[in-house]
Amino acid sequence: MSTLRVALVQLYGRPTKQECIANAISQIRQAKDRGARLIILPECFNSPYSTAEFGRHAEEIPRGETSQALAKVAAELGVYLVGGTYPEREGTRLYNTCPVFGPKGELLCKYRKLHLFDMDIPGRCTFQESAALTAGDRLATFSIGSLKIGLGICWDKRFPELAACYRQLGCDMMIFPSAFDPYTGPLHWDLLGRARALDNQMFVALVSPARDPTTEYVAYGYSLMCDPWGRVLCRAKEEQELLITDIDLKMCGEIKQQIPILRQKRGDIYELKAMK
Ligand SMILES: NC(=O)CC(=O)C(=O)O
Repeated sequence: MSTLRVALVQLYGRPTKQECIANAISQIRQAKDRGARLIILPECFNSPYSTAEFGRHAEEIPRGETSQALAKVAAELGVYLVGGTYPEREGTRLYNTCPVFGPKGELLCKYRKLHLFDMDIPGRCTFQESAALTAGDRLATFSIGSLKIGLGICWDKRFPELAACYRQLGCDMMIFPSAFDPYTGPLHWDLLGRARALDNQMFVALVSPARDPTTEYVAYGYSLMCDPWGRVLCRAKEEQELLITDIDLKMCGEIKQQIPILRQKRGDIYELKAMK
């Protein structure tokens, strides 16, 4: 496999969980019709992005209705499906979780947001995920052929150590279902995506909900894919949009030869290690 067709599915929220799932599935079908093998949904795609709402929408993963619907469509279409994120309940705890389903509908892995979105920019954006959610405690990867992919969620992309750990584990791509807000979005969104891609010589996909100014939390939009050179290969606008892009996997090996920074890390001077 030298190229992989990827779909970034930027979605509007809908009034109910069932309508959100139905909207996602209709876009997943269109992505498959356009040849996508890997399909990625945004952060919190089946519920409002609100600490007050997470509990009401939470479900067990993979037993809950959202996971069951995603597993079924992944198996029917034979695609790799990164299920964005949705609130997960385990016992009394809630997590912001990204499940990945394989072409047989099997749960390949699930990743729970490691760094919770606690931001306070008065008059612009205040959010405290840690008031409702528990942070995850491990990394998660899956593979499509020889391509190893690491997962992060939104705020996680602000932590360069996380992407560097995935690099160390051999990942040539990272996927971040995300939901930046319209204040940090224009300042940081592209920059963080491109920086993680360039530092780690990997593809980086950022997938956002569409922008809806009527919701309590307004997402930025502008889903994008960066290549290992830090270039933006494709970018959505603010509305619901299905972005399809072919990534050239040869680029990962070539750039490591041409700009050999990964081989030049000075393990005798500094160290970075994934613990879990
Ligand atoms: N939604 C997030 O987790 C993060 C975010 O909006 C930001 O980093 O800005």
